[in-house]
Amino acid sequence: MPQPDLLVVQNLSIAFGGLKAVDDMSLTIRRGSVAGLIGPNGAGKSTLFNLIAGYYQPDSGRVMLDGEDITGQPPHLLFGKGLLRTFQIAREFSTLTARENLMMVPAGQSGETWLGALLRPGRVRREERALREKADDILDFLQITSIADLPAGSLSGGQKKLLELGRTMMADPKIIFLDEVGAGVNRTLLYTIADAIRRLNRERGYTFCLVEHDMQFIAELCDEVTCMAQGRLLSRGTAESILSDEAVIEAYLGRGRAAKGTGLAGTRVETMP
Ligand SMILES: Nc1ncnc2c1ncn2[C@@H]1O[C@H](COP(=O)(O)OP(=O)(O)OP(=O)(O)O)[C@@H](O)[C@H]1O
Repeated sequence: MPQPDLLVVQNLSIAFGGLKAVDDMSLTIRRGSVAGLIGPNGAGKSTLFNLIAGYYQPDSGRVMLDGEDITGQPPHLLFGKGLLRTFQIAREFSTLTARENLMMVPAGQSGETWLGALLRPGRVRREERALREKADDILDFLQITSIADLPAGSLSGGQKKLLELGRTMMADPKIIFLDEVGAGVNRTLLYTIADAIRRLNRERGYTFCLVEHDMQFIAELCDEVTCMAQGRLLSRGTAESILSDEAVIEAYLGRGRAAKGTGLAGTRVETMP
């Protein structure tokens, strides 16, 4: 059955000084899919994420979410519309427990902000029990119930990543952008994170867009992969086709490597800009 596009990016561009970090980039993400965004270091992936998620204003182009033009809308508005980008847990939250970190996330898609919640402590108290149940359900889903009462600052890198994913779940997202969730994480934890993403996608219908240098992670999870290079679209297709695409391999590894049969599948590739 055809799935309607959830996110449509049309001809997005931004320049920093003379550098076109994102240059006429278009992208579509189908509802219920796990999309991958790859490209060598400095290709413009994070900048594209920042443009989509409202952290940067584009010089030109537009972004549509569920048919609505959301171009340049600030992150808190997009958060309310279910478009989320994970970030590392802020230092000021590191003394709070994992459960409290989840409960601090403002309610999704209601327009409520964390500041509003802080200004209405009575309402927060009334909602606290429901929030706690939701947080516990998420800890259970991610199989990290054992860390519920530990301060976030004491968690391992991988546990923090799962908690970050949990924080996005608290907001009932439509689409989650994950920037290098696998960076600095060992293989075992990477599988746990991949499993959580797969189950969230299949069991709860979440749509994901992943920026990742770990090609095994990309190959295992992604329905469709887009490769950027020098701010532009280089290639798009299934993970299998993209990871063996000559132009993609050369963008990562340099000229001549594709001809020698060096594929990207199963590798972690990072290049210097
Ligand atoms: N705020 C900024 N000011 C100036 N230049 C920037 C800024 N953000 C990104 N750039 C430049 O834009 C280009 C694209 O950077 P970006 O971080 O988007 O690449 P990336 O594909 O995410 O790379 P990586 O895989 O290394 O994270 C780079 O040349 C970078 O130096």
